[in-house]
Amino acid sequence: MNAPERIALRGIRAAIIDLDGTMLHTAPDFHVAVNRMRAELDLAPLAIETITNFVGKGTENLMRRVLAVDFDADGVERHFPQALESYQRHYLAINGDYSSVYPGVREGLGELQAKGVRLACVTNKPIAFALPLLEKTGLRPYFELVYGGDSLPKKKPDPYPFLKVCEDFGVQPQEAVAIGDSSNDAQAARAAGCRVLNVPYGYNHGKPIHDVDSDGIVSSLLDAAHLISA
Ligand SMILES: O=C(O)COP(=O)(O)O
Ligand SMILES: [Mg+2]
Repeated sequence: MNAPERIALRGIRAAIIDLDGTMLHTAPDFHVAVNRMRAELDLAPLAIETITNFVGKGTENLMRRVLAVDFDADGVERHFPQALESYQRHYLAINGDYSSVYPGVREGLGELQAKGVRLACVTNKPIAFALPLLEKTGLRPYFELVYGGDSLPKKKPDPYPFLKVCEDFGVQPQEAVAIGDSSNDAQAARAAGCRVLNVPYGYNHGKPIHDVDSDGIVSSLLDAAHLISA
């Protein structure tokens, strides 16, 4: 189903915002850390586009995808522990150094706050990567709650993290809107019964965002904030 271009969302009390590809252009960080890990394992560097298409389903999935370029399923599992350890070390060392905040993010978060909408960040990025990055970019103070991909028993596209935010905030799922760059965010939102808006500039697993079932595509978080009201 094609997503409609514009829709006003009323009766919204909470917004659940994705991190990678929605608030921050982190692909260059992934590119550097993955290729430093690959160099340690004597593997050739990968193009940023290849790595970007693997982002969004957490670190373990990313490691398996970048190892599967060179190895069969058994080889992937054999190299997985070393790759994960190396990648985590390199990612933490450069976390945020090559990233940038997308246009309209701070303004959009500010406007949502001013409208009385409560804010949570739900990312599949490990919490140990997500928190320092939110601090470094100055985005942490906007959020009452931050859940990483390893904070809860299940991660997106499972609806559990969004249902947990709704419970924490004491709001009904239909009073919450998720804003994200991928089908992961939209699927989790639909399954939770939340509303969902997609941004078109992030990382949707190499697929067109217009094919994702959502309540609309917004050009920025500021554009989303204009459409949302209590
Ligand atoms: O898989 C990741 O690390 C990125 O996930 P996010 O888009 O949910 O922030
Ligand atoms: Mg994302």
